[in-house]
Amino acid sequence: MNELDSLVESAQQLFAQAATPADLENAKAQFLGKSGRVTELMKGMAQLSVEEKKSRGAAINVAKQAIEAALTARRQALADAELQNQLKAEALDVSLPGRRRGQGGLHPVSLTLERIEGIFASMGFDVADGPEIETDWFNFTALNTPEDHPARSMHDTFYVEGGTETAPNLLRTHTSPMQVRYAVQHVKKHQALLDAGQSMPEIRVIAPGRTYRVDSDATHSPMFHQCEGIWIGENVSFKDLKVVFTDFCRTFFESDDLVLRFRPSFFPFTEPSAEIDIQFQTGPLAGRWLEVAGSGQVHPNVVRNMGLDPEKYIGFAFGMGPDRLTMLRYGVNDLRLFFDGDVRFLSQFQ
Ligand SMILES: CNC(=O)COc1cccc(Nc2cc(Cl)ccn2)c1
Repeated sequence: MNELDSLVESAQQLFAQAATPADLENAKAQFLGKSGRVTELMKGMAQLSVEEKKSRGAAINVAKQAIEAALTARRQALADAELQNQLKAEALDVSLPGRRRGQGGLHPVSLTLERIEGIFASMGFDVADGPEIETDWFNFTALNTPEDHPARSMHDTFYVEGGTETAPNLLRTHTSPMQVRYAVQHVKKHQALLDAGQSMPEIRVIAPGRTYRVDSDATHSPMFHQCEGIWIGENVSFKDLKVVFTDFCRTFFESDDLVLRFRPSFFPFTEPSAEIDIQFQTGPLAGRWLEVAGSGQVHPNVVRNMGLDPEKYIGFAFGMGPDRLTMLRYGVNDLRLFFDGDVRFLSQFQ
């Protein structure tokens, strides 16, 4: 075999060993580059005669074309191999079943709010909704809260820009303002009856919703939920509160032997006031007194601010924390879990 044939053969072997396009380019340079072996041969023709140059040049050219052909073939082979690897890596098995989207569900606190609303609706209570940004008057003054009461301070209440004495200027700290709005509307609606000295339909309403206080730890969140209720008429007493609230708790907690305790307390908007504790007789919480609500007889000033005569109209009110009830019902011990938006936690309540 002559020198040119073995040159072509060694180029073919080197190209065949090139595993990547970069290796192939290096191998190509050894033959066809500026200092490649083919280029050297062409330079070596300088001192030949014109006749010898013609035949030598033609022979070298044949070898060069053979090397280029081998180079092109190897390039194509590498490209094909790369494409096959890509197709294998990105292969999609279309026969697989489609990826199902998760089944959505209600937030545990929403489940609790719906449950509370259903129970009180079954006892003839209406459900009121209203603004979360409130005025001083509805959130504090109408509820007999003194001007210098600490609850009004910026340490406890979120105030918003641009408010005035009558325009909304704070985030409501409880849902009581909704109760007052509802009662004022109710009285207006039945003013003719009242003016004629007749009885108006009783006010029986709950007001669930978001409330805001400047507070944050394992059992307090700046945004939390509250559900309040009032029942006002000509002859509504503390006894009615005990019956209604006992019935509510036993239904909500699905526990017929649950016991209630009313503990004297103070709120500006009720007199007398009482905290309500419950005690389970069975289960993991049996025997412990658990505070679930505040309550009391609606203060005469509040009845008056609703547009009613406190000598004639009387009733009770209560306020409970649905977040806390949810924690009790499901055994959750950190309130913040409800508001972190972690689907792993929330999906347990579907
Ligand atoms: C979690 N809530 C608590 O500890 C305390 O809530 C309470 C207690 C007593 C009464 C009320 N609401 C109320 C509403 C009106 Cl319109 C008039 C009088 N009172 C809320």
